[in-house]
Amino acid sequence: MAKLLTGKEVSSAIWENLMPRIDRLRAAGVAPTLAIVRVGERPDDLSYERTATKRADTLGIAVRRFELPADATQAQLEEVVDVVNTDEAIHGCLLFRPLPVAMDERAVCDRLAPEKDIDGIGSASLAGVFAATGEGFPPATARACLETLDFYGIPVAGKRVVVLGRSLVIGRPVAMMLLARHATVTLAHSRTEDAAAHTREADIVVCATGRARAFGPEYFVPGQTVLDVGINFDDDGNLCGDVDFDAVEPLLGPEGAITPVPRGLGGVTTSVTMAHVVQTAEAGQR
Ligand SMILES: Nc1nc(=O)c2c([nH]1)NC[C@@H]1CN(c3ccc(C(=O)N[C@@H](CCC(=O)O)C(=O)O)cc3)C=[N+]21
Repeated sequence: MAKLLTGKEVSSAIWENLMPRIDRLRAAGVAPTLAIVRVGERPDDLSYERTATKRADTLGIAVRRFELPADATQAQLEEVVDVVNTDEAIHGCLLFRPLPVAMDERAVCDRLAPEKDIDGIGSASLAGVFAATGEGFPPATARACLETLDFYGIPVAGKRVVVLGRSLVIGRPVAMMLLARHATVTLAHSRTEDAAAHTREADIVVCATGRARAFGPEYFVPGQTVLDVGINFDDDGNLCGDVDFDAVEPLLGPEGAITPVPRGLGGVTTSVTMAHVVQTAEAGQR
């Protein structure tokens, strides 16, 4: 019943913009190249890697994959980051998070050269997002949320937005980006009392907790826009979002809108990542 905000159309618009730019780079002898660094085999990392590799192939972006076992040491990972940093043929790096708990994630993220930080994981990139200076790249997923709202013509300025989840990967940066676009933003999280009372008052709800189908009908009212950032795998191994889609989608009504999982924000995230790689490759030419 609700409008489905599928990612494909948003992605297509991004590709249309990228294809001639990639052609120009290649004609100038530059092969835009993305490094993907993965530690272990988390299913959400593998899902992203599959989509990103396929997308890069069709667009003509080269991918260099660096894979480490789940029990790799921080020193081993830092060695890989150093290789990425010094290889001039690599334009951007996607380092999957979260890293194994034994690692100092902040230290690893900050080791990545800021000009190759196309997923906004380093402190310098995050500072750009939080201070809204326009410097550095925002996390691709956060930007995918805004690209999707813009593509479907859903207004943000002056609207009440509740973001569920306060991670540095998505919750906090997307909240800052929405704030920069003049939304009234509430960040709710695991310690929020009666989070559903907050979300029911919102125009837009961003679900970013990474808990499979955690948000049911009690969180929503008709007419809302729901962005489901979750990439979870349920007990049967099926990919699902943070929203209990089957129960929530009909409730939103004809004025409401929701991103599905899969085929929603995941694909847009991948396209945004490719756009960031092209941008750094172009910057290297100047
Ligand atoms: N630094 C960092 N940034 C991330 O953005 C990040 C990360 N680490 N770690 C892993 C999670 C997961 N993630 C996905 C993005 C797209 C799809 C995607 O496109 N999925 C397809 C489905 C593909 C399939 O069928 O497996 C879809 O939703 O339609 C999946 C997963 C980004 N993450």
